[in-house]
Amino acid sequence: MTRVIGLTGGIASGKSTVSRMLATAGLPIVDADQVVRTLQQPSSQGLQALEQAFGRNIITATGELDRSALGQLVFNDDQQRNKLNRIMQPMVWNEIWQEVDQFRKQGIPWVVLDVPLLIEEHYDRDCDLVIVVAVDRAIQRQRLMDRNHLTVDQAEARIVSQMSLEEKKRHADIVIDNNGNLQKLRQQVEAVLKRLKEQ
Ligand SMILES: CC(C)(COP(=O)(O)OP(=O)(O)OC[C@H]1O[C@@H](n2cnc3c(N)ncnc32)[C@H](O)[C@@H]1O)[C@@H](O)C(=O)NCCC(=O)NCCS
Ligand SMILES: Nc1ncnc2c1ncn2[C@@H]1O[C@H](COP(=O)(O)OP(=O)(O)OP(=O)(O)O)[C@@H](O)[C@H]1O
Repeated sequence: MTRVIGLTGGIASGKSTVSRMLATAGLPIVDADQVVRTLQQPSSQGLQALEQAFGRNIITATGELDRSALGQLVFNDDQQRNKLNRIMQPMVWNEIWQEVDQFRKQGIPWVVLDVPLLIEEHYDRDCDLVIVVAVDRAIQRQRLMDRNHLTVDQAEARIVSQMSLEEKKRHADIVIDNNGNLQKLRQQVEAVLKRLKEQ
């Protein structure tokens, strides 16, 4: 039987870093941000739907999605973000569960879903274990500014556009605290892996 681990957190809380550690330990990962990028490739149905909803301004001269332009629109406006979610989420949902089915057919024991909107879009209801990677707001803001070269205001807009980490933690079976350094993070991931082996 395949069991599904839902891995989530806030923007720049360290989800992908944890997911890479789990992948190194041999666990297969279904990465929602990757799935989204595939669904938004040039000429895809997804990108066409986005162009229809948001206009030519979100498409680059070479026919790709202008991620920065769409980001500006949706991270500053709840209505626009909801519109984006209603277009993308049904496709993302189908693709993610199809990938999980492939792993089920292969009899893989554990599969990790790395999904930013795991709780908001209710993927957690079909997970056997939910892990939330949490970080204090000031550290989250700083890491986001550093990684994406954003101003304080831009970083804050992205953070407040998401469900708060406090709320996400309430849905977690395991909370990983990523306020420390990478070594501290790795130790917690090791403890999770040990727990999985015991189950
Ligand atoms: C808005 C877009 C173009 C911004 O692209 P960009 O390259 O700047 O960011 P990237 O895709 O790497 O996402 C970075 C992070 O932003 C946050 N984020 C992305 N989409 C959303 C959203 N709809 N709501 C809240 N947070 C989001 C997540 O924490 C994600 O990990 C892009 O994120 C997108 O198309 N998002 C919609 C698809 C979606 O629902 N993604 C979440 C998958 S569950
Ligand atoms: N413990 C840590 N110490 C220092 N830097 C860290 C630590 N954990 C993560 N980072 C850095 O913080 C940034 C955010 O981490 P990561 O990309 O893993 O977050 P994420 O939750 O996947 O973000 P997103 O939701 O935006 O995809 C990255 O630049 C990463 O290298």
